[in-house]
Amino acid sequence: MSAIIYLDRVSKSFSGHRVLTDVCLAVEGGTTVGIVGANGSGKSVLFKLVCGFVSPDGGRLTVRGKPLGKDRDFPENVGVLINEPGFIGLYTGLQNLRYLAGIRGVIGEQEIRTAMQKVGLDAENPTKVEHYSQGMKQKLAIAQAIMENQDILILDEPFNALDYKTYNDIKEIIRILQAEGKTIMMTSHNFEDLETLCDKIYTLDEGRLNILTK
Ligand SMILES: Nc1ncnc2c1ncn2[C@@H]1O[C@H](COP(=O)(O)OP(=O)(O)OP(=O)(O)O)[C@@H](O)[C@H]1O
Repeated sequence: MSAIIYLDRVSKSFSGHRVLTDVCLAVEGGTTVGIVGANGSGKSVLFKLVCGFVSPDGGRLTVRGKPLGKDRDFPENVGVLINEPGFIGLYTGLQNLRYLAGIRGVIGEQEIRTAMQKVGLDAENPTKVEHYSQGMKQKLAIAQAIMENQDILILDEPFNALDYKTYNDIKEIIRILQAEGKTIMMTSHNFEDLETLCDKIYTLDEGRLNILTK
């Protein structure tokens, strides 16, 4: 099995409401996989399963060959953008990333600054995050997701609510991450984004995942 992320008949329900049914997926290392689906179809739940934020009810889920489930909390080395991280408004971007980096303590100042540079944010900018634009916040969220140089990236709606310029900037950042060999799972409500960036696209419909193209 060469898949870096592997789901075999994974199911998930909340309070008896089935969200995912027998989901099978094999994501090869270094590829980008896109998921499309209506609002509430379970895209975020699927991503949270892969990140270990929620546990599957049934089936088998492995990341780099290691099973995730009740006994194992978080897979190692996975960068995550799911919803907007809870940044501290009164801190600058740099201060926020320092704070978040301190939680795991695996990177230092240089890696934080490199991540900010990659997304086009000035580490010396004294602006507090409460005064950041939506695009700056999204870039900071991506910097947070990539700063530990994780080789798997989970990007839930990375293009949400962006102006055209920032949208293109973030597209370019994703292309650079792809060129670096990252394995990426992403969603977007704009199918064109996925078409241009993804090696494979899947649809989530009534809890079932099906391959769409390529
Ligand atoms: N922790 C939870 N407890 C109960 N229900 C949940 C929980 N998380 C998700 N759900 C439900 O699971 C379903 C799928 O939600 P999810 O957030 O994965 O949808 P989505 O496809 O990401 O939607 P969107 O495109 O709107 O972001 C929804 O009905 C949601 O209410």
